[in-house]
Parts: sequence; C-alpha cells; structure tokens
Amino acid sequence: MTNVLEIEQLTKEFQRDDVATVALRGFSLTIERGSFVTVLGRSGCGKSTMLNLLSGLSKPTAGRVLHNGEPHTGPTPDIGYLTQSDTVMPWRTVQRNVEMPLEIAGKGKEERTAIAADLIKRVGLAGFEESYPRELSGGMRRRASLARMLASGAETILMDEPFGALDAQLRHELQGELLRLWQQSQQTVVFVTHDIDEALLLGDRVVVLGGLGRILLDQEVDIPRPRDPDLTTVDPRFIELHRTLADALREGATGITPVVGADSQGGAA
Ligand SMILES: Nc1ncnc2c1ncn2[C@@H]1O[C@H](COP(=O)(O)OP(=O)(O)OP(=O)(O)O)[C@@H](O)[C@H]1O
Repeated sequence: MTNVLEIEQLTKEFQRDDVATVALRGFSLTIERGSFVTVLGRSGCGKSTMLNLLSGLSKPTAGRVLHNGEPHTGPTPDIGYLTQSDTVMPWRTVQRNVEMPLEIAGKGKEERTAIAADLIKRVGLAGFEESYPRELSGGMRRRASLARMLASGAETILMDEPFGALDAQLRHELQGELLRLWQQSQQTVVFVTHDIDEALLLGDRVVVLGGLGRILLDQEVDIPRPRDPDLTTVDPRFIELHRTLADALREGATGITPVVGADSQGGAA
C-alpha cells in the first residue's frame, strides 16, 4: 500500500505578543491509502491542532505535510475536514447544505438530489431535508455537517470527534454507516476521538498521543470486521487492546499542558 499522507516533523507554535505556546512538537506519521486511522488522546494533547495542519487550514511553524507525495500548501478539495464545530450554512436547508459540495463540483440537479438524499438517510435525517439548521438539535446539525462533508467525495477525510455529542445508540448507528461508506470507497480516514472503544471499533490502527502530540503508541487493531459494539466488554482481544490503550493514555497523562513561554524552544516550562 502507498502512503497518502506523510507528516514530517510538524511543530506548531501559537504566538501572541511575546508569548509563544507550543501545541505540537516534532510530530511525524505516515498514513496508508485506504486505511482507517483513529487518533486517541486526552483533551489538550494537540489532536485538533494536528488535524488543522493536515487539512491545510493552518500552517506549521516547522515541518511539512505531503498529500499524495506533494507538499500541501493550503486547503484542497481532495481533503475533507469535519471540524469540532458545525459547518452547515444557516441559510440553507439540510438538503441544500448537503448538495453544496456537489454544486461546487458541477454535478447536475438530478444527481445532486439523489446523492444528497441517500447521505441524509444514512445519517438518520430523512424527513428533515427541508429543515433549516436552526430547527435542528445540536446532534442533528452535526449529522448534517457529516453528510455534507461525505458528499464532497474527498479522497482523504479528517474527522474531529464527530460523534462525541451523540447518544450511544445513534453513535453506534453512525459508526456503522461511516464504516460502510468507507468500505465501499477507496477513502482514507483520520478520525480523532477521546473514546477508547470508538477507536478500537473503527480503526485499522490506533495512534495514541500524549502531550505536544508525542506518539505514545501506534497499535494495529487485529480484530476482524465487522466489529460488534456489544463485544467490546466481552471479547478477550477487545479487552486486551482496551487495556493496552488505556495504559498508554495513562502514561501520557503527564505533560499534556502545552509549553508556554517567551522562548518555547527550550523544553517543558
Ligand atoms: N489558537 C491557539 N492559540 C493558542 N493556543 C492554542 C491555540 N489552539 C490550541 N492551542 C493550545 O494547544 C493545545 C492543544 O490544543 P488542541 O485543540 O489541539 O487539543 P486537542 O487534543 O484537540 O483537545 P480537545 O480534545 O479538548 O479538543 C491546547 O492546550 C491549547 O492551549
């Protein structure tokens, strides 16, 4: 398999006045085409900062990201990004929100309508096609954002805790739909989560991050698919991997705080 993303020594430092905050330091990772990689880490360890850099929305202080072998210099339609905040347009209905990337891609009305209707159904929003975002719950807006991002058909998808705010039942349904869509496509997914079970249910591989994006563990998930969410607490391999990931997270709990200082290059403050 070839690598779709090559992340080389990424460092991100935020500067305000004389104070620099380091959120990510020397982060390197390669991601194979067509794989599903989950990134697990505690709050503040730099996961969103890393996704922002991979998407091209944010520029690194040092290091670079190669997408299909090319250094990427800004956002590109080849990379879809579902951020933590809602990205739906308040003035468009759900249907017209989901159709938006298809409009941009120049698809005809009939094709747009069909693709959007299918995705809206898959994310459990059938019947809400003509609703505006203000008429939806937070979780429904999140699902509309997800459908819109999937409609873009981007070859690489970045997702920042997309199901965190949903109830357990809906989360399992959407995890299943996402896996079905991924298995039918050649897409590569980088999926950030706090949740160990979610990381294990979805990932071919789980990358556990500690403070400043330090990689604590890069674990292959050798559990055959489909993986049953009801087995996470009974299947011996699930339990074993869960323990391994929990141990890694615990080990990395120190040093989550970003480095802040006038000169941030010198190590932990
Ligand atoms: N724009 C910014 N300016 C200054 N510091 C920032 C900025 N964005 C992030 N940081 C710092 O970088 C650290 C990492 O933030 P980031 O949002 O990447 O963490 P995270 O792992 O995604 O957290 P969470 O799981 O809570 O979303 C944070 O502790 C924060 O202090």
